[in-house]
Amino acid sequence: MVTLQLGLSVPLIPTRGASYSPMLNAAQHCTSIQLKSSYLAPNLCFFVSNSYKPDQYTSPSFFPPINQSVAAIIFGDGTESKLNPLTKRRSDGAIPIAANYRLVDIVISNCINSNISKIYAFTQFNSTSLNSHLSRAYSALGLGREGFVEVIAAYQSPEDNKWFQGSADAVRRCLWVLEEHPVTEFLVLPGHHLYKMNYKDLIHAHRSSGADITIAARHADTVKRNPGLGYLQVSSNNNVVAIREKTEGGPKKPSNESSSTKNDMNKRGDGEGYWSMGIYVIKREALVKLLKWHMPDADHFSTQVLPGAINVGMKVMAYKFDGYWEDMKNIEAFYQANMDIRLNKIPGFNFYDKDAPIYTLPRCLPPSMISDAVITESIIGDGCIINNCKIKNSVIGMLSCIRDRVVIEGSIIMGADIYQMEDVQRSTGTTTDIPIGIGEGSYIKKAIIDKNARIGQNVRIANKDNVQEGSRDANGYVFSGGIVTVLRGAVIPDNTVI
Ligand SMILES: Nc1ncnc2c1ncn2[C@@H]1O[C@H](COP(=O)(O)OP(=O)(O)O[C@H]2O[C@H](CO)[C@@H](O)[C@H](O)[C@H]2O)[C@@H](O)[C@H]1O
Repeated sequence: MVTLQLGLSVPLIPTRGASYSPMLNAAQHCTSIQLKSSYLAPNLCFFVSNSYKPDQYTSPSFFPPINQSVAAIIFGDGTESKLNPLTKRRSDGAIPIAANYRLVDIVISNCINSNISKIYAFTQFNSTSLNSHLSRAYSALGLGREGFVEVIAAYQSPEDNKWFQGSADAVRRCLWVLEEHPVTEFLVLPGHHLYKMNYKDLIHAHRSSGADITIAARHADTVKRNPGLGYLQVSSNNNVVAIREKTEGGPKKPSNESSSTKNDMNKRGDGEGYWSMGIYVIKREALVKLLKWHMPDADHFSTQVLPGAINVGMKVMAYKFDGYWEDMKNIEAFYQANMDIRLNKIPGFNFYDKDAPIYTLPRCLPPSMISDAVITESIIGDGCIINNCKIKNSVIGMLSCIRDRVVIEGSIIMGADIYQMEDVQRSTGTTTDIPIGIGEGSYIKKAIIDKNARIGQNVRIANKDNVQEGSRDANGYVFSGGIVTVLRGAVIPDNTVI
């Protein structure tokens, strides 16, 4: 019996010219599906051209062409992660999202889709998983003759025997690497944001205005107030006249924050307020001058180098962006982004866009196998084994194993690194006998189950006491904003109630 009413869409991209090897790997998107003994076809591996479709950029500001003249600098992660406990063992960019991907795939795909194929990824904290994903997914051969994703892992040397002290320190100490290619601009990007942007528009605006630095920004009215964001004061001709960032060691808030900063500025006639997206393009000479001559001791771009550029008289402009953008400011934002992706209803952003596909590591997994399950409004990653169960409003990551009589609602199951095809013998009765996946008869609601977790039989995870914040690390889970996150590799014994 197969009853289908689903929006299952897989992007079809013709092969043209040079090809990228990273895999287009859209998860199966199910509006409603009931399957008995069926397979979902695995995501096919499509190869796409780097000769991006013809566009409007024929003006002089696009000579030399963007793929030769712009290199991206992606920041993998610094010390502070807002996504703990998902970042206990990995950096933000390596967090699984939308069943088949890692967060960093989004920004790298934006680069590839904008014809930017020289990509430097700076990594430092908890970087093992990110380094491994980047080097396996985006091999140099796949990005055309001159393209690459080069991982620049933090290092110590006889001259510099400290770790990178911040984003600016990292770039300064690696200028010798960045200067190997004679690009005219660097595009600086955080590696964990969820958005789709054609960076050509940003670069076009930057070149047209003759700016030294152009910062992508959102109007203050369009983003919920967030003290973690940098505040830009922007004049009517888009000049950034002041930047107020978090101060080192202090709170992450604009220095003159009041209940309505924007209104205060308007009263003073100083221009309008925008939030910085932490995404900016900077002229190569400006970057070198700022880091080597003007601020040789600055460690951070956000609090020191960008405000300092205005102080030394450089032209800093704002590029207004009003598309979907989520900077993953906390676990709730991450959870909500997954829920929105699941519905495939984010305006201007989805994983099924043939003109701007999302790439990831080609894993060659078998199709997901589903027996007698009822699945609604959910996405299912590759290689899952889903038995007689009910799944509603959820994201089920790669290689998930969901056993009989399980009910999952509004949850993110991140999946596993390995299959445990046969249930481990449970004769000894110790908790370590619990296999990876979700055990028979368990119920999971509004939770994030990190990779390789072992949920026993008849477990109930539904935040019964409505705890908002709290760490139960020793027991393998944490509450954040009322969402239960079960830690990577945690073992939750049979009959546990959370
Ligand atoms: N040595 C290192 N190696 C690798 N990565 C490193 C690193 N040091 C720092 N990073 C990473 O670089 C990125 C940028 O760091 P920033 O300190 O500028 O800040 P943040 O992301 O808080 O805010 C920024 O982004 C928000 C939007 O989210 C803006 O509003 C704000 O103005 C802007 O400063 C972060 O992802 C950080 O983890």
